[in-house]
Amino acid sequence: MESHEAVKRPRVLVTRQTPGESLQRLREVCEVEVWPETMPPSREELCRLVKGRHGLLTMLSDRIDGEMMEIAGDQLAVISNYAVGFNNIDVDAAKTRGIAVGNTPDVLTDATADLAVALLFAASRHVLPAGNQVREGEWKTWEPTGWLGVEPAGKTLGIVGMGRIGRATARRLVGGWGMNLLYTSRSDQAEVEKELGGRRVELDTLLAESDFVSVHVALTDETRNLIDAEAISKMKSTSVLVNTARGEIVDQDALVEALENRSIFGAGLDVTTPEPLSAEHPLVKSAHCVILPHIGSATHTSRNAMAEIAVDNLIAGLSGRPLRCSVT
Ligand SMILES: NC(=O)c1ccc[n+]([C@@H]2O[C@H](COP(=O)([O-])OP(=O)(O)OC[C@H]3O[C@@H](n4cnc5c(N)ncnc54)[C@H](O)[C@@H]3O)[C@@H](O)[C@H]2O)c1
Ligand SMILES: O=C(O)[C@H](O)CO
Repeated sequence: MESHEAVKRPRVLVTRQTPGESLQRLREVCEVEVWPETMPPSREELCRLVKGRHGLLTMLSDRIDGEMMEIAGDQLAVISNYAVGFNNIDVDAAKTRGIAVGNTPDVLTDATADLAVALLFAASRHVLPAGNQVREGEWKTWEPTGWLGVEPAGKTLGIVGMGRIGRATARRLVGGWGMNLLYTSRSDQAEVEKELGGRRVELDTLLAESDFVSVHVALTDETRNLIDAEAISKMKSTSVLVNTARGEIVDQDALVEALENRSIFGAGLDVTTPEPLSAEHPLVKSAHCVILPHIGSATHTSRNAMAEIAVDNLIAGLSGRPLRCSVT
């Protein structure tokens, strides 16, 4: 039986075309099949495609659970996710089978933090509905009471999950707009506090005291629905919620209700449940919510760099070496 030891021309599946030239490096050492469609393979198609592969280069939309690993076979040595988040992969199941799992941290931190800030401003200043008024020919006059928004300067920013992107977002808003910082974290972040000031607090305190709340925790069983109805009810009526992490962290029904009742001012989301969210969904229809199609890392620089790391991870895993960025 073929097992994890290095084979001459390993068989690799790449579940979507990635930008840049990095797949060329993979082709030099592997037999590579790239899923050619824009839409991801269905579960059924993926089950068929993974069979007999030594390595998988996967997207966040591919659910790679124990069953999928079983179907792939004992030779599967490495799963390289083209994302920093890896909630789509059952990491415990991979560990049990001795399969290495990699992700693409750091290189997308600035792009994603930039987008969190963009969403914060878009939701605070009605950027999309006001812009649509112009596009639709409905702009009648300058109005003293039209499109009134809220301002971040000197207000309190609450970062839920002070990891890489949380810190980069805080850096922009504390440094640029003089915001005061509160954050949640599983441990004190002395370095962050030295750089940016700020205070680690319980989530309830953060929600009650922040004017802008930006979510940056990884999606885990612990953080699923972290921002639920009770959490949202603690937020100020003038506050803005931003989520660039994962849709499942925020209870969307509760958010719809809060926006309809005007119990918070607005929301900016780069991630939803499901993705894509139907155009009929009340959050998409809400004038108080800005939704983007999960584009946090979508810059040439970030996506190219992610591809390089994903390929490095895959090649390392196939030859039994430690991954450049490992989550196992
Ligand atoms: N919108 C996008 O395109 C996009 C781009 C990149 C990352 N992301 C998402 O952002 C997430 C964060 O990325 P990162 O690079 O900052 O990761 P990271 O690991 O540096 O940060 C996550 C932080 O969350 C903290 N955390 C986890 N569980 C927690 C809990 N229960 N309470 C408080 N803190 C908790 C971790 O300790 C860590 O500090 C990713 O997991 C991914 O889901 C989205
Ligand atoms: O987790 C990630 O990396 C993002 O969601 C996509 O870049």
